Amino acid sequence: MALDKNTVLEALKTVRGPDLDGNIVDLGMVSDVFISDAKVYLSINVPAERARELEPMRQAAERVVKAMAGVKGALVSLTAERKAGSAPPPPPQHTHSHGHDHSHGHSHATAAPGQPARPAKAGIPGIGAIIAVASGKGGVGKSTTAVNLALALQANGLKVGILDADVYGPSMPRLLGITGRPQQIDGRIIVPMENYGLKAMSIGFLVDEGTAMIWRGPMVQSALMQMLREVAWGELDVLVVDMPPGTGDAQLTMAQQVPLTGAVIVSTPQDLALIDARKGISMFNKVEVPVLGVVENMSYFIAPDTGARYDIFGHGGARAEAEAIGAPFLGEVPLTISIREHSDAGTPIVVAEPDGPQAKVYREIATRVWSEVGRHSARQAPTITFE
Ligand SMILES: Nc1ncnc2c1ncn2[C@@H]1O[C@H](COP(=O)(O)OP(=O)(O)OP(=O)(O)O)[C@@H](O)[C@H]1O
Repeated sequence: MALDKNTVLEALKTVRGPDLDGNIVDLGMVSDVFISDAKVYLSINVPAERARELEPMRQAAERVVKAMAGVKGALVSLTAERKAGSAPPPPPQHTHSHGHDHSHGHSHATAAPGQPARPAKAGIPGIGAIIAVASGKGGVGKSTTAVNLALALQANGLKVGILDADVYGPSMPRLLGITGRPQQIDGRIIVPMENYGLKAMSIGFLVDEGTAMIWRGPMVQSALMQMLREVAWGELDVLVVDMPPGTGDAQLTMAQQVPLTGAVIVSTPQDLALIDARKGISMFNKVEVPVLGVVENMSYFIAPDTGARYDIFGHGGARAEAEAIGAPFLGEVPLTISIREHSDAGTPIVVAEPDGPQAKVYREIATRVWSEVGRHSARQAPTITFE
């Protein structure tokens, strides 16, 4: 029998629902089935408060799918979808069955009145800090900033990885000039790809370009969690996460699920982009992720022939905006042909022209980002004060 959605659903009918009542397919709990490269991705919708208890059901479903002929791998996750009009649920639980004993469930810490609540999220073993690079809207140069920031952090002496969470439009394969598929250890843990000393993971390495576009929310979350937690990142000082553009529900969930140390917001100087940047900042505020600062991209134009500078977009808006909302201003990146050309060629400017002025700009931004990370980590760490 050919492997397709229907055969998978047929097989899943052998998995009993909660309380041994019916099967998970007929109970309408299986949200969608996505098959790529003989790997099956699906999620089971459960009430948020029962996610932990229903872990054996998730494992059973994964076992059943893995046992099917022609299946190379399966990823089943539990999601708790929000019902219209109800209060937002805790972030969906994603747990593994693979024998590690660390729990990946997330829970919210309840805070005493007047104290900020910090979500208690399980960090990733071996990774010091996780920084999101985000933008309120598309096309402002978020991915370009993310990759050059990652390489600049590395140039500053840190061990760095980059995770392309822009699952709908993955750009890291192109930006880093990486082709081919990553290897898997024991058919499970994925070895990250690498170029310029930077470890990189992107859905673009796993599925063909364009395929990811049709994914539904729960699939995207499963894929993201797999790229985060089932990748042999090794020891990293920092993992830079290139977030999908925008501030919709998908982005919010992602910001909530990934154990972020902080977020860098990329904006262009135009008014509209700044309005969007503000939305980006409030999204991270909502999920209590510190905003490490704002980068103004395409801030001014440097003529390639004369080197003269032109402030074509009324530059400086992001600095003013950052100051107005109390977020650090991290720096301004000029609009330069070379940044675009190097991006297109898969040789980001920080490695292509390490002694050039743009690389210097990115390294300075990286220095500021890192010092903000230090400030926030220090604040989060338990401290003993003597009065
Ligand atoms: N400072 C810059 N100077 C010149 N070109 C730039 C600069 N920053 C980004 N670009 C170019 O602008 C385009 C959009 O950049 P990029 O893909 O990084 O944006 P994005 O915000 O991640 O977009 P998307 O929302 O589509 O993911 C690319 O062609 C990129 O090379």
